[in-house]
Amino acid sequence: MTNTLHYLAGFGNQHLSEAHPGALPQGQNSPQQCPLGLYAELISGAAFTAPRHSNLRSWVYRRQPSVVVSGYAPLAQPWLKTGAAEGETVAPDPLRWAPSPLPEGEQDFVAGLRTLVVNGDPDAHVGMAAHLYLATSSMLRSAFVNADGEMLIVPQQGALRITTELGRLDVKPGEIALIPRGLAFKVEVDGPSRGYVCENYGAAMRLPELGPIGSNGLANPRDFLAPVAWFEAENAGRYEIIKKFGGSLWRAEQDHTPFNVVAWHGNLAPYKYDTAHFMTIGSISFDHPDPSIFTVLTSPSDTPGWANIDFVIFPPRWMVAEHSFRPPWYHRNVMSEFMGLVLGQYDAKPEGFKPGGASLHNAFVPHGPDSEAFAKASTVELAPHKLDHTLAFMFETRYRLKPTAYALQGGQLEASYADCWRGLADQFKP
Ligand SMILES: O=C(O)Cc1cc(O)ccc1O
Ligand SMILES: [Fe+2]
Repeated sequence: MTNTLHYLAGFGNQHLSEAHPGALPQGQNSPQQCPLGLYAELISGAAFTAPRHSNLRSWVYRRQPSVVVSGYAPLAQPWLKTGAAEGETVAPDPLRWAPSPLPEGEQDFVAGLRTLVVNGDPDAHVGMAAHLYLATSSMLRSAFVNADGEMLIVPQQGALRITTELGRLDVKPGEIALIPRGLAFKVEVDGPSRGYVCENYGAAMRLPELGPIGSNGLANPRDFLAPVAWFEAENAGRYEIIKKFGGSLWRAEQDHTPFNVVAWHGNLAPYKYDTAHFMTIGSISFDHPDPSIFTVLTSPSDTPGWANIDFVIFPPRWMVAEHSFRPPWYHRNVMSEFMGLVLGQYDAKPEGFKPGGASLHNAFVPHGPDSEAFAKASTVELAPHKLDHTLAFMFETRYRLKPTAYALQGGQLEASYADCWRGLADQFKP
């Protein structure tokens, strides 16, 4: 992973890129014969008739079309779960998981996926799953295609090189990657690597509306980077294609690389984004605003404002609110909240929530700062204060999240999480 990659800037742009000059047809998408003996293939991420603002498709020009592949056979991956049907029934208690240790032996990104929570149904294009990945080895001649959902990858430890059909992305902790549903990709690691994945069965992630914020701010489109076209030099030779399709994994072989796209154009593209570019907005007067001000990307549902998923970050920022309790308030919401921590401390749980850990506060499950955070924030002198060296995030969804059997029995569930609020004694002084 030594060579520096080049990118195309701009979320949702109509990009175009050639890895070999002249590979892109001019003036049309599907000429009788494509330049350089390439095959044209269309990959669509939205119905053909979806409104223009949400239509997604790219044309790829490749050495062989992706239809040249053997038949698929089932592949076991017992820790990868899909949709509400594969979740467990649990009491409405808050749940938290300690960081999962990385395995001693070799385990690649796909084998290392561990589903923690699920909702919805990919066949209905509704809902999501939150997975951890625990990877110690690279996918070499193996590619993954997820027909069930888009993959939002949030590295927590270790840099990843993600090779996709449209080119390569280098992604390190603090950055995120977004891989469109149905696009082949593989993940190479640089050492033991851990992180989170939001698998989105619903509408593709887009930038949130900005309303009164105006035309700039939060995640700016130019900071999303798509890859330039790239094809694998070692074309011939056995390649494994692993497809997630209808909640199961399937495996096929082909005698050439699927990373054989010499040129492409369109607006269906993978992206990387560095969260350091997020223009954070907060209170410069008093009170703690709703966390929706930290939305990076959103997958809308069919009801305006009720997201299938909001991807929200809690990045380094100044806290300046006067005469205010600055951490999150105590709350119970109709939306369900899965949280992770990439680095540092989260202000509502400075000690108990560890980088690589996770928490689930489901619909109407009360939560908020632990006793220690409450005591501190209620009495601290309110000078301007920089919350630094921190990055927490939330996958927030309108559909209740169900933990998997692995999440409940895999060993990282904290038995006494709710004790962190036990110290909130009655202080009523009439
Ligand atoms: O519960 C949490 O920690 C996430 C969160 C943060 C915040 O600032 C306001 C509401 C909220 O759910
Ligand atoms: Fe919350």
